[in-house]
Amino acid sequence: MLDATTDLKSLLKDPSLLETRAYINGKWVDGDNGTFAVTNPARGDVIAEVADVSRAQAAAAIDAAYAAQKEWARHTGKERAAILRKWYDLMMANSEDLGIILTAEQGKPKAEAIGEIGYGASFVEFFGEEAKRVYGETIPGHQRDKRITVIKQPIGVAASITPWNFPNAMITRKAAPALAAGCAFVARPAKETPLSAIVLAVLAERAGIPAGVFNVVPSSKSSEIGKEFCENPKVRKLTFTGSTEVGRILLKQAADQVLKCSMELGGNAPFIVFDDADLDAAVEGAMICKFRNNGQTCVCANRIYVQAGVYDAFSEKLAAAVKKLNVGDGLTAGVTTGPLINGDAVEKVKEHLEDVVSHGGKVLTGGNPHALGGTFFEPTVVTGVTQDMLVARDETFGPLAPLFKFDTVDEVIELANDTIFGLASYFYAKDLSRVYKVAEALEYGMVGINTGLISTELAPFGGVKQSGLGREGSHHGIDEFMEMKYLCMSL
Ligand SMILES: NC(=O)C1=CN([C@@H]2O[C@H](COP(=O)(O)OP(=O)(O)OC[C@H]3O[C@@H](n4cnc5c(N)ncnc54)[C@H](OP(=O)(O)O)[C@@H]3O)[C@@H](O)[C@H]2O)C=CC1
Ligand SMILES: O=C(O)[C@H](O)CS(=O)(=O)O
Repeated sequence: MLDATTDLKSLLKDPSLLETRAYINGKWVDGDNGTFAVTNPARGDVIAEVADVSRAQAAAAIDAAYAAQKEWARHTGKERAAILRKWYDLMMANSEDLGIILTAEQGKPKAEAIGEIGYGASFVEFFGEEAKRVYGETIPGHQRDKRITVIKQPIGVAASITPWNFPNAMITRKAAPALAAGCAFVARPAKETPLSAIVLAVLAERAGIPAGVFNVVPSSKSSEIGKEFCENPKVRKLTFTGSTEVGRILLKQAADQVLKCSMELGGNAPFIVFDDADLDAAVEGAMICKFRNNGQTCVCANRIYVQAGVYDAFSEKLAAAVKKLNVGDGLTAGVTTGPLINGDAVEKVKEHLEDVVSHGGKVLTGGNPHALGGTFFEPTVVTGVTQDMLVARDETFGPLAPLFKFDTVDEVIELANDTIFGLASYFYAKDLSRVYKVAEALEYGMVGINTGLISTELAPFGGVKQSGLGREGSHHGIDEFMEMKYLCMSL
């Protein structure tokens, strides 16, 4: 248990992993703006004071990345692969300590945090291998004396801004393809969860990633660092994961330089249960899809649509499963559901819940701040939810499962697509023609069919509409950090 009297280092097998300084050009440095506090969301205690980097220091990190990138790109893909493999091996060998650090600053249960370390490491493993497979092409010439060749080259310096909900994996999902491609990288983590980013730099240094290739600039002033990333001409790629609102700000700032951007933004996932679904499987899928990370993921089920014929049966089964969740401190064994990240997150859950109830919805289970107090909230299921309610439009990002009733396939497709977002979607059905019709009609970048968990390094993760630009993961992911060059040779 972590409390005001227990030092986080005392929980680690290797206390040297808990670093609080910034990592710039292979050196550990203090912040020009002093430090900012990192708190444990389960208890509110300050667990670390972290270097608060200035905009000038972020610019220095970009300079270091710019200088180091040329030599890093001269490494062969095979040489980069070997170094990335060492980084992967170190992440896996220290996964329990990295999980404890992650739980301490983000709150998710330790088992889930260690799972995130494995998920984050899988991107390093995968793209390390992809470094050896960046292929070009030759194209038959358009004239007898012409020869056409296409080559791919690293884009240069990549800068990343990432959220607090997956403080390890959201960085490696960007840094791994960037480094594999031959880019250099400057990471600015969320102020709530900088420790997980910094420890990645500790392990990068141990893995032999050269100075300047991977930099971490923690800061309490996200907008200042973001402006440096968008305005500094040495940055050739901005990769962001977070809300659509902030994504819009960054895209506007990036426009002046026509800066290449990848955006993994907000979601509003529909989870649809048809009357021919395996209800027990659908409940299992809804539980992982809705309550993973306490509902704080961009691909969580935000709206659960259940066909009328199975609505009551599914509602009862889901409520029974939700009652079994064990809410508590993520460092306590057996806990399945931790705290929300902060008070604002609690207020958003309450706002959506009160809106449902005030418009006639009914609470099946939960519905209150948890007896543990602080940012703990009871996992909640509500019925009688309709499309005009807040929860149908906005992402709750918390443990609220709203059940909507529908009658026909065409009706639920229209309801599911009635949003500005288009990240993840899910449905449970058996009829093959229905599966094809619904999968093709859903306006989303990703569709889970008879599963509530779709995230893997092997697949292209990303959204359409206002859920983002580009894809992360899969062999497509490395292209986000490459430029294609066309060579036309005259014989
Ligand atoms: N599509 C995806 O893969 C994902 C999407 N999301 C979405 O993000 C939201 C939850 O995450 P949350 O962290 O609250 O999202 P935010 O968009 O508020 O923050 C994301 C990151 O952006 C930083 N930031 C905020 N404002 C600015 C700015 N003006 N300039 C530069 N950087 C800025 C934040 O820094 P700081 O916090 O330090 O202020 C944080 O590091 C949800 O909408 C969720 O759906 C989250 C994860 C994955
Ligand atoms: O930040 C998120 O919500 C992640 O992208 C979700 S996942 O990749 O872990 O599914």
